[in-house]
Amino acid sequence: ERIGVLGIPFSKGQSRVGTEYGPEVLRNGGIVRKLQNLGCHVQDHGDVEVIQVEKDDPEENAKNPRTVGLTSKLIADKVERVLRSEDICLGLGGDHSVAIGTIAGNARVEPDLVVLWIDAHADINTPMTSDSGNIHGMPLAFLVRELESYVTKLPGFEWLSPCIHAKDIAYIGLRDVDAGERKIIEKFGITAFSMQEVDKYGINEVVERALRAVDPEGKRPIHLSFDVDAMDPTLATSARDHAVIGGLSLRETYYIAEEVARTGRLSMVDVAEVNPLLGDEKDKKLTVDMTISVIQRFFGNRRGG
Ligand SMILES: N[C@](CCCC[B-](O)(O)O)(CCN1CCC(O)CC1)C(=O)O
Ligand SMILES: [Mn+2]
Ligand SMILES: [Mn+2]
Ligand SMILES: [Mn+2]
Repeated sequence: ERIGVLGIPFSKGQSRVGTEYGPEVLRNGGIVRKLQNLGCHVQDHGDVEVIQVEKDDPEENAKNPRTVGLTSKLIADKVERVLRSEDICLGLGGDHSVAIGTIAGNARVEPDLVVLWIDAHADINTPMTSDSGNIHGMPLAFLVRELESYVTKLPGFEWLSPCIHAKDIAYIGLRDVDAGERKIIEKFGITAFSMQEVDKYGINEVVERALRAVDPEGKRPIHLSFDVDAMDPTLATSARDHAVIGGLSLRETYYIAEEVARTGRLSMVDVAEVNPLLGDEKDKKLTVDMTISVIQRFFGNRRGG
């Protein structure tokens, strides 16, 4: 497999600083070499250029809309270019608003893709339903065709057309879903496995049901968007910003990665919300090592060898 690594040093989808250092700490943690040691052909495509728009006032309660929207366009353009020359793109975030651009870019190359969203949160608030105005809690709302009439066209987002259907999404790991998001998930029948279902059915059954729900014939390309806060906070301490206890264990997260890798249909993996400024040095090292060990399993490192 040819892997294209893309750094997306972005933090304006939320109000804390730190996620802009995500790509740096993951690279310093040796991610490129570790994937090469798995026998992968890995090409580092550098970082997406981040745009900072001055006087970027909130619009419809969404914060930094122009900065997020214009950067998302650059992300989409870069992801599209990477996927024209590599088999898989590994996007290193950056807060989870980066998924607006990564999914839009991937969908240009793989229009039939499905999305697996591994996260404590549903990230599908519209600007109207969001209580924080942070766009990292809204990315899917900008991408889902059925939500187009509910989502105001924010300044900076003129370039973006929704490119996935609600039925093409499956969540795993939910445990902090807002009321407005719950309504959207129910109204549009989005496949969602919360931590309760993980406990009820076990991770193996959940992964199988999620894949079957979005792609019963097992032939569509997969965009996997991984928010490190899906993992239990004792593991991904640097995702403390929205740390929600009772998350996925390391083994459950490994299992998801191994099973998705086994499909052979992985098109892109986003790794979002690594914030090395939250927590101390030990927290940072733990989160980086943990996250890299999960990424390795998306690319062929299997516990059984
Ligand atoms: N749904 C939240 C969190 C989004 C997290 C984004 B991520 O990419 O990390 O998944 C939650 C908003 N709100 C925070 C305060 C609580 O009292 C109620 C929920 C929001 O801000 O929209
Ligand atoms: Mn989250
Ligand atoms: Mn998220
Ligand atoms: Mn977060």
